[in-house]
Amino acid sequence: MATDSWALAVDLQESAAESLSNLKLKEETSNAEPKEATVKHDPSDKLDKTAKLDKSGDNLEVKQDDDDKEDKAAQSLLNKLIRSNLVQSTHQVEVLQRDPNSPLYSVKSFEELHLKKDLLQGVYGMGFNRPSKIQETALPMMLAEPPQNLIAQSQSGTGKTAAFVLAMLSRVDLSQRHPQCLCLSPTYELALQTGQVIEQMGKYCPDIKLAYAVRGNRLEKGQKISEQIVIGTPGTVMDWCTKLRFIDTKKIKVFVLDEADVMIATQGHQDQSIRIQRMLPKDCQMLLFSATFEESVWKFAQKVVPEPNIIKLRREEETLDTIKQYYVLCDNKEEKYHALCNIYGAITIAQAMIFCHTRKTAGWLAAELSKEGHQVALLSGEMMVEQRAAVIQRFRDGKEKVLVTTNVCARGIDVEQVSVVINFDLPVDKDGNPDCETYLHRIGRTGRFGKRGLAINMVDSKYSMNILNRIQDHFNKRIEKLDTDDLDEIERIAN
Ligand SMILES: Nc1ncnc2c1ncn2[C@@H]1O[C@H](COP(=O)(O)OP(=O)(O)OP(=O)(O)O)[C@@H](O)[C@H]1O
Repeated sequence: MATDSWALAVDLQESAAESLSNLKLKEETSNAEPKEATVKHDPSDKLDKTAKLDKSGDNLEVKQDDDDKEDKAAQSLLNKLIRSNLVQSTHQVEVLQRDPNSPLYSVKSFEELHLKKDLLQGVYGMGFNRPSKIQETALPMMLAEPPQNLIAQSQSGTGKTAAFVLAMLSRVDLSQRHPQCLCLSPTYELALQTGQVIEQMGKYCPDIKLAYAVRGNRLEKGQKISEQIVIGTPGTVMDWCTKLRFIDTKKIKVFVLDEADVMIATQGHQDQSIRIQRMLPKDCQMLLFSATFEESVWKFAQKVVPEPNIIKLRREEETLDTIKQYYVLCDNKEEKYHALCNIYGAITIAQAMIFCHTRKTAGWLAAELSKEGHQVALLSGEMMVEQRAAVIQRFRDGKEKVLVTTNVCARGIDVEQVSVVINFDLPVDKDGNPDCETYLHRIGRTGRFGKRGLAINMVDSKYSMNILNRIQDHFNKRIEKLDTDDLDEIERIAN
């Protein structure tokens, strides 16, 4: 076995090269300030929706912040683009009421919410038959009179956006032609996505209008906005509220802060959100949503949402119980490839995902597999989020049978039909330690689906053997050795 880790070395080189090219990109971006594209209100079909994520910010923040935010924001956008339906949950919602003595309502149908007819039509028009788990409790709380504040956390895809969009739409007073609901999103792309949901759900409410406070949408100075709902990114919203005075903040009745965990990854956005919140009237309803709830999100949430009700829905846990795990000993990447071919030669694999540590390896492996006649899809870091979504969709549709990917690209992807996961490189964190969380995420299944799976780990050095052992110890689940030159043995593991 080789004693050093080529993957780590390549990765270090790659990340160094990447940060240089990123710096260049940032420079280019800042020099090339937009030349005042004048786009008015309904920009949904006029703004450039394919803009790359890293040009999204209102301000250019510290690079570290941007990378982190970009990663989270990209992941969130990818999730939205590839999601085909609601993520169901087997858990109960946990509710912490501001006033524990007030009754807690939960609804099983949208009718029970007594929505306006046009709005109910919009909800059904989207194909929603009944409220999702989080909506059952969150909607009556958000629609209650007098309005109540809410902090809600549940994993992506559980129906948070649809819930607050419904709350905003139902609170609009049509006799008033000024902004009444203000929603902050962390990035331009995410704001557009949520804007689309508002437009879709409000389809049968023609008098409700929506304005996008995002870069590129520049209005005449001194103008007041007549749209009742404004969605935007913190920097532009801040400008619209202060410098440009397009929005009278004292007239805002509902304030929504979406994707708080993504938002706070950028210090600037956090500060701007707090400053915007401070300009709102005391009786404005404040709503905050987040997919995760670490300490930093919680601290931020408490700053922007006074006296909140709190709703949490635990995420479905991933488990290794239904997974058979193996490792294969090799000397180098060519041998790993050879082992992979043997596995393919011995068993029928409906669909597989193969994880590599670096883009370079992923590209090389995809090319080699294609040469062998496999239908291969490649997810790579330089792809735009929309392109990644398209690749994942094709794979889901079964157009390709193998998906080769680096870790960053594949985070959050849930491809149920994948029967085999191959760690061509084991997951390690920045310091070269085993990344057990990622390992679980790559090969773990939610208990609910319960499908059996096969995970094969390629080990090519003492270093990676050590990583494997530590992963094994961490989960206290044995990873068996597999001899890929013994075809009978490979056949046996597939049964
Ligand atoms: N009550 C419902 N019935 C059926 N589908 C729903 C319902 N509510 C939402 N959906 C759909 O489920 C998907 C996820 O919903 P939504 O985007 O609101 O979740 P989310 O928790 O906000 O996710 P994210 O954190 O990624 O924004 C969407 O495709 C949405 O149209």
